[in-house]
Amino acid sequence: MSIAVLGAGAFGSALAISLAGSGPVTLWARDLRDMAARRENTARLPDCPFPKNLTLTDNLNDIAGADIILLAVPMQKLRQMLSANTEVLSGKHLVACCKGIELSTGIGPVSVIQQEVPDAIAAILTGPSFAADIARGLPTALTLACADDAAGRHLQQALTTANLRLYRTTDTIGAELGGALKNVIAIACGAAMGAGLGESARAALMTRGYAEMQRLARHLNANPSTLSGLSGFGDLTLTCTSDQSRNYRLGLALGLGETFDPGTTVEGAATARAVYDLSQAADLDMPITAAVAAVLDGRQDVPDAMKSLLARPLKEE
Ligand SMILES: NC(=O)C1=CN([C@@H]2O[C@H](COP(=O)(O)OP(=O)(O)OC[C@H]3O[C@@H](n4cnc5c(N)ncnc54)[C@H](O)[C@@H]3O)[C@@H](O)[C@H]2O)C=CC1
Ligand SMILES: O=C(CO)COP(=O)(O)O
Repeated sequence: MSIAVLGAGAFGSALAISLAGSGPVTLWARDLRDMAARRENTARLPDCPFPKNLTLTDNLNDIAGADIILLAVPMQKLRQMLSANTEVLSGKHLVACCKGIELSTGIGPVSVIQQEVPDAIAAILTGPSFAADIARGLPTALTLACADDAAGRHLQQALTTANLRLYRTTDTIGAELGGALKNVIAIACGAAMGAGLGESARAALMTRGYAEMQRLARHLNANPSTLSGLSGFGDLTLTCTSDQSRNYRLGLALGLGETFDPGTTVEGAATARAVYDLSQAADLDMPITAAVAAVLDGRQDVPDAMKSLLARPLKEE
């Protein structure tokens, strides 16, 4: 069995470093820059040297022999990356490592894989984990979701390491939704904290945001217990409470009225818009997601968005 990682950003580099502790790993980057010479991804994951077992390449043919391929590119880039490389990817175990909902279609990464590479076995690896923590070998637990239980067991064994413990589920929709939606709620929490609205407001947004996550999950026939696991509740907790999170930091900047580097990968921004569209089409009540989409599009500022949330009709919890 051999493992490759496609996409050498912060997360792809971290996963490759971690997995190289157990065996050879090939990390493919479309642009190697100075990574090969420095044996480190200084731009996205500084101070985390590549171990000997990690082979770096910009030639996709070098991963042709891999049985398991982790896809660590941003959600909105996934389809394009798959469609450009279907020949190499066909028949493999393809594990999405991105979090989000595709803006143009309203579907998650597992469904995108199934559409673009139908003869691959599609899975997703998701849950609370910052790239730097994984690369440094800090203890982390994630969800591995694969509809084919036997393939899921194979992936769980192959991708678990001494410090990276994987739990398994066949509920790919639930796992996709948890990772995608928590980023939207993290933007809301960051915005509330940036605007000085306080810790109590953040706790309210996390809790009511979680209710929105469950509402959409029920509508899409996901298992509610998946949402209460690592990929949902676990990642919501991490992302809404840490300024290591880029989604949370974008929210902070919005709340403070500051600018934010547009080159930073912030998955919750496109996902907020995609989920808002889904909620409108399905007539689902998702007010926090709607508020985040409105603030991102400049239709509301943060204090007005909070006022609108507080002024909603009273209801049962
Ligand atoms: N950074 C983190 O702590 C974590 C990130 N993730 C997820 O991992 C995914 C990737 O995020 P990061 O690695 O952090 O982002 P990043 O911004 O550090 O890196 C993204 C990488 O994707 C590459 N890329 C973009 N389009 C591409 C294409 N068409 N073909 C090949 N490569 C392409 C870029 O060159 C860049 O190296 C996101 O969905 C994110 O939510 C998940 C858990 C933790
Ligand atoms: O998904 C993550 C933590 O689980 C990383 O969060 P950010 O993408 O907000 O940095």
